[in-house]
Amino acid sequence: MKYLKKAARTAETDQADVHAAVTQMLAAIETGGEEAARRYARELDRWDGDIVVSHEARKAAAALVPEQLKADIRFAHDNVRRFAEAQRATATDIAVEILPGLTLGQKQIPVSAAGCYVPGGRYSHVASAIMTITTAKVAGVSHIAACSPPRPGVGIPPAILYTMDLCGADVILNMGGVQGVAAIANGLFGVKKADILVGPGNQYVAEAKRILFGQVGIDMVAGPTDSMVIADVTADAEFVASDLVGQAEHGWNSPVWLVTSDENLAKRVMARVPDLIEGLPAPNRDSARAAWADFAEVILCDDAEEMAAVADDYAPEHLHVQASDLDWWLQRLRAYGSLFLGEETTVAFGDKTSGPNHVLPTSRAARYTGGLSVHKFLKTVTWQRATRAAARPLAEATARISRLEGMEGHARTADIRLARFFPDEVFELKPATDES
Ligand SMILES: NC(=O)c1ccc[n+]([C@@H]2O[C@H](COP(=O)([O-])OP(=O)(O)OC[C@H]3O[C@@H](n4cnc5c(N)ncnc54)[C@H](O)[C@@H]3O)[C@@H](O)[C@H]2O)c1
Ligand SMILES: [Zn+2]
Repeated sequence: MKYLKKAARTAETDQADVHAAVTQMLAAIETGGEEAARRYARELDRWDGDIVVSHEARKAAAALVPEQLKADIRFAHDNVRRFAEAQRATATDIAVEILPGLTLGQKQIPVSAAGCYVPGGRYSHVASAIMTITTAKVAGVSHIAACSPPRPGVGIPPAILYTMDLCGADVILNMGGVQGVAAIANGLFGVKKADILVGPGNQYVAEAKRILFGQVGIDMVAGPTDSMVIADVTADAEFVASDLVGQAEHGWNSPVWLVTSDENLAKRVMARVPDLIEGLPAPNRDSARAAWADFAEVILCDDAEEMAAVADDYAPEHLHVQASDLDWWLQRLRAYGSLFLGEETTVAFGDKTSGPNHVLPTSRAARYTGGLSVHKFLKTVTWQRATRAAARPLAEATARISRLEGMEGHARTADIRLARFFPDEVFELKPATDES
């Protein structure tokens, strides 16, 4: 393997500054409540209007969204909902009799209250509203709060508001950033205190979620979005170049990587990318230009197996294979947030409309987790019950193990059951001395 282009930098941020600022804001909102949250909305987003979006405002927003766009949003919502429903069906309750009379079970219980952050600073993330709220709804969450940064004088843009309402948000807050997240975590403005906070956001939002984790659940700690294309000799250079540029527009520090076994293709793509970037409107062009200059990589490999190994090591958030034998890739690849097979689909389809979630692990987190799904809103809990006959061997072993551990109180909860259930019998309930 050989780098035809190597990243000049790795994703770094002014993490210490962000941590200090967010810690201070969270503390101020915890003590100052709604007033403190409103103050940040004024200072950071120049918003002094209603925080809770009224029923009338929801209806008024819907009237402002063009019919074709509404149809497109409903199409995306249907795909995301139906995929989430299919996933929900795989999370099942079980009950198994693993010994005669000993029944063990698992249940899937949705969290009661979820908060969905919909980013809105730079782009209008309609799709993020679909991905988070719909998934919580399908999981069976009974109270869903959503928040997004208000535009000065407007509030949450109509298309995002329409989408939040369509997907089933119970409460919507005109509030973004740390103050939005904190309002939902602390149960301000009539929101039911969240059990889990989900959704992408900028570094302030991500840091707020990271700090609040423990007090509430979170979906994942998210960094800048990243994407990899794997391309062999069968790939179309124009598709590949356009896919790399498309994902580089996310931000100045969003890495895109091309892994290929065809040097000729690599050269054509590298020659084409700068033109495509220059053709984008500003400021998207500036983001893509910076991301390509500093973070992008082009890696030349000998064969498919070596390309797969590079992908497993990078564990990209989005992984797009434009190569022959797609079934081989599907079974071989081990680390990605979401996989795109073939040139007929593309990462933007997954970002916006096709159905699998776009809230995904970044910065190599795909080594240990997948993205947002109904499973993140479900608690897999367990239960057990036993007959008296089944309790007998459990109590005997429990008593002896507890005593070995020095936990006499535990042992006696077993002793008392043996004494009651089997009064005529004598049990040896001390561990043999040579074991202790
Ligand atoms: N991985 C994914 O699935 C995915 C999907 C969509 C978006 N995203 C990410 O979401 C992010 C969106 O970022 P954004 O900034 O456009 O919108 P955002 O909604 O995340 O952030 C805007 C908020 O940031 C706060 N803020 C701005 N400057 C601040 C400061 N100096 N101190 C404290 N708070 C401040 C403001 O209150 C504002 O409401 C991007 O990083 C994008 O990559 C990720
Ligand atoms: Zn994208």
